[in-house]
Amino acid sequence: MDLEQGETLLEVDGLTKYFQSDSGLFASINVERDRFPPVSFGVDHVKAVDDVSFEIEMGETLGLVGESGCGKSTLGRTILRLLDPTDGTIRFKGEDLAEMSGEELRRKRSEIQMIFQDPQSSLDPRMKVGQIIEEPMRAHDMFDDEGREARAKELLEKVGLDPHHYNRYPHAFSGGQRQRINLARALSVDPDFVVCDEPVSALDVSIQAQVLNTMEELQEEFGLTYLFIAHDLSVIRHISDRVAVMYLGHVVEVADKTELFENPQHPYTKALLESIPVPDPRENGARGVLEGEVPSPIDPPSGCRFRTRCPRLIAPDAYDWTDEEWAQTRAFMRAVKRRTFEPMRAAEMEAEFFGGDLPRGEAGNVVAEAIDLLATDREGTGNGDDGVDAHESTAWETATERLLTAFAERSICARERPAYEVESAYGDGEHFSACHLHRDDR
Ligand SMILES: Nc1ncnc2c1ncn2[C@@H]1O[C@H](COP(=O)(O)OP(=O)(O)OP(=O)(O)O)[C@@H](O)[C@H]1O
Repeated sequence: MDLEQGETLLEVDGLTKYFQSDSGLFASINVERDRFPPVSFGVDHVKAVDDVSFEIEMGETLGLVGESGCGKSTLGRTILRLLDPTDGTIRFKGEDLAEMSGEELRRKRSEIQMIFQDPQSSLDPRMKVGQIIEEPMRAHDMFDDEGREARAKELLEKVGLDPHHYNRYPHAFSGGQRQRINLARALSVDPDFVVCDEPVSALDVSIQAQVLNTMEELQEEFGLTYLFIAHDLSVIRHISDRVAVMYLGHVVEVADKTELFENPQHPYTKALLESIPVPDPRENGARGVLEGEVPSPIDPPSGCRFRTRCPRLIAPDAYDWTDEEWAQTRAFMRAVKRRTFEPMRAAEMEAEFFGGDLPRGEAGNVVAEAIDLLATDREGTGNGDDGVDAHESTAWETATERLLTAFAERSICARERPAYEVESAYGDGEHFSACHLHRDDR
């Protein structure tokens, strides 16, 4: 099936990939007396990609960005069916790759290729460059020996290498040149779609732009469509037409490149953009906007997965808040959770976090309980007591638990998974943002 530029080439819907966790077997042993056998072993799952949906148009480059471990590679590999999906569909030119197997899938693989980060290890050092490029053509029975050699040499030239190097071994080439060999190899079977997994991140910055430019030229010449995975926003900005941002197995924002960089809507995207190192030496410390650790993908947060690190967590409507009361409570909750302050007296805590006035009503009672647990002047916490550390540690945990259950867990961010279409400020492309801050814009 031949598609025109701009038609949907790939449509991923509800794509999910769970891995069995190594520790899972022993992590959850369930005992249920009224069942036989009464002991069952629950297996934990790493929810690497969880219910992801997006489309890629013929001829475009969709950049896929996110911190390490958020599931980008797993998503790329699952689309290529190098991994079996746990759930969801992968419609490529209208056919569902998720349903395919055996010979049918093998034949499809000539239309979809992948290039990886490390050109060093993906090229067999014992094979000459010509053989390397010809290998996929041989696997798909394309051309005869002469035809394959001619195509390999032509491709060497197209990717910016000397066709006379056909008989050389990979070690004779630099990192950038090796990635070009990889490109020639991927293109040898005339694919429509190439998944590029961090293809330039192992290269010197000066070489990166040259390889990216070649990839753009090849895209134009061969009508290629790219899914381009990278953690580096400047690379994503260079190559993408549209960008999808991933966090902990979910896609949290998708928009045209300019729209995403100039008008980011998701707090995670904003934090990522703000953490780009600033070249101005006076502007140090721009990093570190993303506080806290990425939670485990085995037991990710409910609702919005970013909520546990989100500076914009929405006030739970179970309480009657003013904006200021919620902002103060949220800041206090984060500080307690991260233990970012030294223990102090109750009145000092009230002054420092709440300007002396606790929130009104039930919310204020919860805050007062937490303050009471942590205050140095509460009953039973005498300075210098033996075991004070252990006691304090329990107090921090109890206070954190109390605040999180009363506030964070009752926020809409914890209760519902967000998905909103928002209006673009740049161009008329679609803009998806998985953040409940848009709930009133609808
Ligand atoms: N084969 C596997 N078995 C178990 N867990 C896995 C497996 N492969 C990946 N994971 C886990 O799935 C999650 C997503 O990993 P993935 O490699 O897709 O992320 P990524 O965004 O590509 O990160 P990076 O840029 O570091 O490669 C991680 O928590 C990872 O540890």
